[in-house]
Amino acid sequence: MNNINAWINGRWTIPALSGLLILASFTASKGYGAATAGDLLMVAAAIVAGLPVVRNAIRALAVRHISIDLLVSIAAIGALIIGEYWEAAAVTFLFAIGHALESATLNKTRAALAELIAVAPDTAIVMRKGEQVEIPAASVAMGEVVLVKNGAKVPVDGEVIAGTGALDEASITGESIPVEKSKGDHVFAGTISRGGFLQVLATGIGADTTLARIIHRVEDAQDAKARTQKFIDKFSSWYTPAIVVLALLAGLISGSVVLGLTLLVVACPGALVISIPVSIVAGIGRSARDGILIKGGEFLETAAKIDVVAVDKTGTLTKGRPQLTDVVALAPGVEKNQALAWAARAEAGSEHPLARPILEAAEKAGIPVAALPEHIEPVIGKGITARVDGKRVLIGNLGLLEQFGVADTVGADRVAHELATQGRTPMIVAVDDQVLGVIAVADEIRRDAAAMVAALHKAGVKKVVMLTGDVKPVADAVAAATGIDEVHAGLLPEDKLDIVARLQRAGHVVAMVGDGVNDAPALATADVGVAMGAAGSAVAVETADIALMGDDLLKLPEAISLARRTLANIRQNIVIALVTVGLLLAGVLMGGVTMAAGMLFHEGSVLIVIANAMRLLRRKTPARANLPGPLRQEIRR
Ligand SMILES: Nc1ncnc2c1ncn2[C@@H]1O[C@H](COP(=O)(O)OP(=O)(O)OP(=O)(O)O)[C@@H](O)[C@H]1O
Ligand SMILES: [Zn+2]
Repeated sequence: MNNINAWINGRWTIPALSGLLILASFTASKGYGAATAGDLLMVAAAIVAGLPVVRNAIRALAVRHISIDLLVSIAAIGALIIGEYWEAAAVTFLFAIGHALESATLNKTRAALAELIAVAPDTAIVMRKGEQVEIPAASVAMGEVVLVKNGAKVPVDGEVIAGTGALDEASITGESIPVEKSKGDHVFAGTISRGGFLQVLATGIGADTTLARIIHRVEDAQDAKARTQKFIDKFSSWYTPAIVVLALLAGLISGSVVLGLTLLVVACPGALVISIPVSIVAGIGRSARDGILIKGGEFLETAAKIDVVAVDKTGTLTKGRPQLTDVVALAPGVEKNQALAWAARAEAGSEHPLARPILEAAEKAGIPVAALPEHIEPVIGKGITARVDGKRVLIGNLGLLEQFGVADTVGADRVAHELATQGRTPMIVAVDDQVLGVIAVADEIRRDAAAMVAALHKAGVKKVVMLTGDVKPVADAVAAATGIDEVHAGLLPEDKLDIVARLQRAGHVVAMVGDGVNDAPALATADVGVAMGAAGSAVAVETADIALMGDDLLKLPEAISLARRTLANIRQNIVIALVTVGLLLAGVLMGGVTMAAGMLFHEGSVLIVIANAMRLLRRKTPARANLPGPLRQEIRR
């Protein structure tokens, strides 16, 4: 019974019913003197298939929108009035079939979304009163402990509190090589255990998981109308009336109503109207499956035009885990460990990535850094100032010393410069008005950084620019190792913004890749703001124009290539649509194309456009496949 109901409401009901009536009409006409019965059946076929079209046309008119359905309605009703029953039935029948096929194939371009929803977990095993209970994934509470066994899906976002295991995170990052997880690591709902056993503390449930946010974004993208889409809307608002006038004129001049009605049918811009949305939906769906989240059609189009990519250094080109390399004591009578101790006690209150290696080194040297400084203040882009044991401690670059009027009497500037030319980031330590020494750290360059720059160039990006707050020699060393085209060093956050704005004024479409608060203004100014390793950050997923879920730098060139292919796909679709309409119009005016044939070709062009867009869904070999084997392994880790 349910099946019958589904069929009655299904997309194939109307075409099937109308088709049967047409067949019956043909059989009836063969009988003697049954011509009227045949005609009646044909009219019935036209009405069955035509009523929904007329209803849609009227609905659209009510909101002052002239739709394709209106053209088809006028043509079919006109054909009925002049007694061309077969033409009326054929046009509406073919239109109905076309629509059924359209919605069936369109559903395929939405398959990416369906696939994402399919990875959503159904059940969870939680510990309740010391016992394992299986419950629906949706009823896990925040703070509950979930067990993830081999082969099971992780039901929530959370933190591993015990056990070890490997998770396939492909549904989030697009990378299917399992990632090892142990105590303290974050895990995501929708990822799959490939071994081991994990106890996970639920920190994100239901709609508050990374997977839910990805699904939400892709859904939004499907509704969003891109700029070119608005152009099409504007286009049809004058195109449709123009066609009605043309058909009227042609009918009046030739004296043939059929000719006028046929013109209406073949001029339907059906393929044109869907040419943009299908490609965008396919492109965004494809990229979501690869762990690339694009905010909407508009950003897909902008991404296709990117010709300058600006990147931040720490954490993007480098691993973002600097290690201490040098401690140079400069003031007379000061030991290395004393300089390190003052620095560590000041940095104990800092969140900056440069603070961690100093604290770790102090701990290793047996320097106690238990207490927080009495007071600490970051000086953005320069360093920090802190109060320790009643003394003012400065740690940072030369600009910091200048700002606080501390004279460099011990040659710290020269030492800092020397360290910097070796690719190490120097930080000068001063207590009260005395410079004690210089501490340096070095960060390892990511193995895939050079490959990313090369792949960006290959994807058509003219210039890759580094924007960093670090000193010039360090920046130059990283640039030389990665093939960066242009270096801007020693920047404050507002300088980063200025450079992005300057590049835009010079006519470039700029993408900015960054992390951290420092980069936020530049990210917002850039045409496309890109967040890396966004899976763990709800804010990044919500705010970035392009969020790369994993930590794979090569996803950026991949995203740009995909955007370019999508834009090319849209252009092909528009050409297919316009050429079909042009040829059919010529065919009708020169004679030979009937109303039914016109509709057949019209629907054919719609299906070709959809099929073309679906090519985007096919998986392209990722840029990574071109790398030598060992490097490929390295990146996957
Ligand atoms: N907590 C700190 N301790 C010591 N020095 C610091 C600290 N914070 C900033 N500095 C100094 O200020 C400079 C710029 O720091 P900033 O955080 O602005 O870098 P950034 O712009 O994020 O650089 P990158 O592009 O490498 O990420 C650093 O290179 C360092 O010399
Ligand atoms: Zn930074």
